[in-house]
Amino acid sequence: IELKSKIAQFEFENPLMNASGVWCENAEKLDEMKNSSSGSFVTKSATPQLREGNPSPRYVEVPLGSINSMGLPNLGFDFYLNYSLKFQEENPGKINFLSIAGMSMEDNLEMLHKLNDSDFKGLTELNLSCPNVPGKPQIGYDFEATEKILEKAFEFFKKPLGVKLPPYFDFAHFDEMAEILNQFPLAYVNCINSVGNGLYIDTENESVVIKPKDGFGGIGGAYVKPTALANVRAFYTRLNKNIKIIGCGGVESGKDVFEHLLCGAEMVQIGTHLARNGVQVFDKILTELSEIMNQKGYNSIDEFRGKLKSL
Ligand SMILES: O=C(O)c1[nH]c(=O)[nH]c(=O)c1Cl
Repeated sequence: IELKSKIAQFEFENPLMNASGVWCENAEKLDEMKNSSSGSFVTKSATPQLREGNPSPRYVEVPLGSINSMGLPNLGFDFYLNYSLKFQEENPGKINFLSIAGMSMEDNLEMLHKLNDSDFKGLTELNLSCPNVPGKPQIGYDFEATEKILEKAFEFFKKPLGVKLPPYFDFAHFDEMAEILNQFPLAYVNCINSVGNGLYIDTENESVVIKPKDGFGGIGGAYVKPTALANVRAFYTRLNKNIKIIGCGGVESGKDVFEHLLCGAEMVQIGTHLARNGVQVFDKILTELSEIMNQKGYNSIDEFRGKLKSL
């Protein structure tokens, strides 16, 4: 059966990839991702310079998912650009996604200029939704700031660009965000980033479980699947069709992937479940997805993508 997905001029042999931030911070992890059976991979959101990030513990697995306040630890933009250039050189015709999360408009524009002027052939993901840098509100929750950075970016950036969005919870916000995004020739929109500033409590110790921000952190995993599916569906039904949707949130099985695809996702990312179990999750989930498609008599994803029925 056919598991192909397409974004911009690229075709991927299957819709699965990692979520930025998971299994992609350094060369060792990125090598495991590129050698896995995922359809593609994305690098950890980069800042212009290397960042240590927040004090540990800053990522904790909890029964129904994860909580994190990493604080954008990364090896710096040049590392991820060089890794990507080497990857495309060693794997002709293959490309990866490169994520950036500047701490300011200037940082983001600087990194976009470098990418534009480089030989990078892949897709760039502008992360508008990091919830864990103290004092930095998420751009994705500031509609004016979102419009401004996209206006500035598209004045010069000529390569495929996507945005990583936080979850929204109100139809007025879906409508307002979609109206902004539809103004720009985006390759894709990635929904969702972690559900920001949740709190997980260890009742034995009567304490929080992560050190930064008095224990407040982004929530991922099974907890967030209904919100992730809703955001994928909301933007799939509102954005013009050449802006694809990447679905991210709560994926642990082929069934979860099937749900994201029904909502309209073109690619589906795995974060918490990958962090917990490693890159063999891609083999497992591809097998499960294939079984579901066989049982339902689907030969390709296009036969059901986006076809979620209302009652
Ligand atoms: O704390 C982080 O590094 C982080 N953590 C997240 O859950 N989402 C993000 O986009 C980022 Cl940048």
